[in-house]
Formats: sequence, C-alpha cells, structure tokens
Amino acid sequence: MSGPDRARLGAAALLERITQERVMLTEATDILESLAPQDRARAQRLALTALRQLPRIDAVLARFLKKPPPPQVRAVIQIATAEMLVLDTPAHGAVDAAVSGLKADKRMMKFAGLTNAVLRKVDGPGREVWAGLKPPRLPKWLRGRLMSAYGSDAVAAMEAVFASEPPLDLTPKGPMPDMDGAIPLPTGTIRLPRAGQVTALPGFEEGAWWVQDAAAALPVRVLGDVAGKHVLDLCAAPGGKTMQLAAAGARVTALDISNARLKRLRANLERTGLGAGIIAADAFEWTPDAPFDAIMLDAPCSATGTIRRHPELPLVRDSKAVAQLAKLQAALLDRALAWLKPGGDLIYCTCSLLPEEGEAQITPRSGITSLAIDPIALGGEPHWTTKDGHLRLRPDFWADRGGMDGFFIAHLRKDA
Ligand SMILES: C[S@@+](CC[C@H](N)C(=O)[O-])C[C@H]1O[C@@H](n2cnc3c(N)ncnc32)[C@H](O)[C@@H]1O
Repeated sequence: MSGPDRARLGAAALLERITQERVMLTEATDILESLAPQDRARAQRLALTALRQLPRIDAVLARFLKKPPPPQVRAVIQIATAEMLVLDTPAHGAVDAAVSGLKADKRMMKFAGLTNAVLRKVDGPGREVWAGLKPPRLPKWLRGRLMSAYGSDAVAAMEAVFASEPPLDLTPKGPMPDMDGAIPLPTGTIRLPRAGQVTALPGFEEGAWWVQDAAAALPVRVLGDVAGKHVLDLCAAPGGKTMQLAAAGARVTALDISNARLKRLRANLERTGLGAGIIAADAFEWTPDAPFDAIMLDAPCSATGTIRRHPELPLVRDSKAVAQLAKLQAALLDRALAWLKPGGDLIYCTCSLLPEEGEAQITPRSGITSLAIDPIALGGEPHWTTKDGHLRLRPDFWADRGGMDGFFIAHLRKDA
C-alpha cells in the first residue's frame, strides 16, 4: 500500500473488507501487515471507531450522498467522518488525508472531488444531524433477546457502552510497572482509559501483564486458591485464564482444538515466563489419564458480551449459530464434569449475554452442587449475582468507569 497516510488508508481498507466480506477484524488484519506497528495500531483504532458508530455515520452520509460510491471510496469517507464526528479530529486533517489518499490511487482519483464535497458537508450541517441521532441499535435478533432478558433500560445502557471506545484492561502477573493514567479496579484489573499501541507499553516485553477484560479476569478468581492444584483449562486459547491459573501457582493443563489459537497461547506463556502443559485436541476426542482438582470451562459462544471490543460482531454474525453453540456448551459441560475429582470445582463461563448460553446451561445434575458466588469478595457489586447465585456481568456495569464485557460465570462442585 502506498499513500500519504498509511494508517488512515489502512483503516479504510480494513473497514471495507469487514463490511464487504462480513468477516471479523482479526480475520482481516493481514491487510495491515506492511504497516509499522504504530500505524497498524492507529489503523485498527480508526476502523473500530467507525464500526462502533457505523449506522449513525451512514445516517449522516445518506443526507449528502445521492448515490452510493464504490466501497473503497465509501470506506474512506466513513473513516474521515468517524474522525471528525467521534474523535474530534480537526476537519482539515481528516478531509485532506481522505482526498489525497484517493488522488494517490489512479482508479479512485475521480472520486476525490465528491469526497471533498461530502466531507465538507459532514463538517457543516452534518454535525447537527449527528447530534440528533442516538447510539446505534443492536440488530433486531439480538436486541429482542436482550430486551426479554434484561429490559429496555438495560439494553439502551448497553448500546450506549457499545458505542464508546472501551478502556484497555490488563491483568498483572505481579507488581505492575508505572503507567500513565493506570487505574486499579477493585477486582484486581489495571485499567488504562485509552489503549494505544499495546506492545509499546511498559512491561510488555518483560511479560509483567497481559491484556484481559475486567470481566474475563473474574472466572479464575472465583476458583479461589489454586496453588499446587492440578487444573484443566478446557478451551484455553489464547490463554488469558491459563496465565492467571499458572501465575496463581496451579499446575495447568491447557487444552484447545485450534492450533492457530494455541500458537498465541504459547507466545503468551513465553512472554510472561509462565508454564502449562499444552494439548492440541478436540475435547470430544480426548480423555485425561486422571481426574482434575479443578476445571475451567470457558466455552465457545456467541461472544455477544464482547461487542464493545468487537463492534463488527453484530454485522458479521446472526442468530443462526446460537442453538448449535448452546448444544456444544451443554455437551462440553457434561464431559468436563466427568473429569473432576470428588470434591473438585468447575467454573463454567461464557462471554455471552444470552441466557441460553449461560443461566440455562446450569441445570440440576445428580452429584453436582451449584455454589453461590459472592461478588463482594471479588471486589464487585451485590447486583452482579442472579437469584441462583451465579455471576451475570453486563457491559453497562461500571459504565462510568468504562464498562466491562458481558460474562456469565457459574461455580459447580462435585460431591465428595
Ligand atoms: C472463549 S474461547 C477461550 C478463551 C480462553 N479461555 C481465554 O481466556 O483466553 C473458546 C475456545 O474454545 C475452543 N474450542 C472450541 N471447540 C472446542 C473443542 N471441541 N475442543 C477444544 N476446544 C474447543 C476454541 O478454539 C476457543 O479457543
């Protein structure tokens, strides 16, 4: 890729690919491979900013675009609009970059004039249109289910959180290096209000911490003291919970079906200097030699709790996979419970907001007790528990601090 501002052009290319091919950002970032790490981080941030507000951006553009331009041009305009209206970037910088980026591409240069005219209008009357629009709504299939589960006020609060840039959450391995603006949360997470380039933060090279949302860090903490215990991290990659368990002194066996994701787990363990036995296998084709003291089951799910970090998810996914995922979760849970020692603990969790992937999975089973989780002991709030004593974390919890991912967490114990 060539052009005057590689990060901006990279952001537009990324946005175009995600919206045209309906792929998740992680499946599209190879497009940024030729960029320097700093430009890559900026391109991703710009694309994510546009994705979080895309329906609102498109509503503004609809006023000024008589007919749809080619996808590449549209993406350049969407990125510049996000810069001006969301990030408050001075208009001349955003508009000049968009226009000169198109001029540098022979096939697209004829759209430079149109782009300039549209973006000038966005910066003028577009600002009033923008101010009158609410945060984007979730797609109907998801909105309906969340309305039934949590009510309209909660859904509106979640949509407001999904529209804003989330903070960067870090789980410390031990003492944390000094970081500008770092805020320790009562649950143990260190929160940075703005992400930036993760690999450039103090302590990255030394493996002093890893990136993990505040909600995602709680399932391991529910297990309590795991020092010396043999713990199976089933569905382990990319290893956030494996690292927490290993750092807490557990003997960890980390299993996952995906070699690509296990590669990231290995790199994470290497960077942090933590150890775990790694098994690449399908949980349905593998059986352990001996039962475990504890099992962490962070099951594959719709990931609907992570929309503020993955704003492309509502665009890319639909309801079709949910029933299949719920079946898979139930089968994994049954299988994992059989691998526990008497008296052993299992944590079942998913980063889903849908009750069928959370609350509905915890059905009465003979020989298994469901334990009530105390959110206060974890540094949390009383209303984080359900009537059955499970944790139901929502993106709009701690909204004034930047929110958290949606998560469901249950603590089960095999009778001794
Ligand atoms: C929610 S992610 C796990 C995240 C991880 N626990 C962490 O904290 O970093 C779910 C994982 O389940 C894995 N998975 C899906 N089906 C599986 C199966 N049949 N056997 C083993 N792992 C599976 C996926 O490859 C994926 O890495």
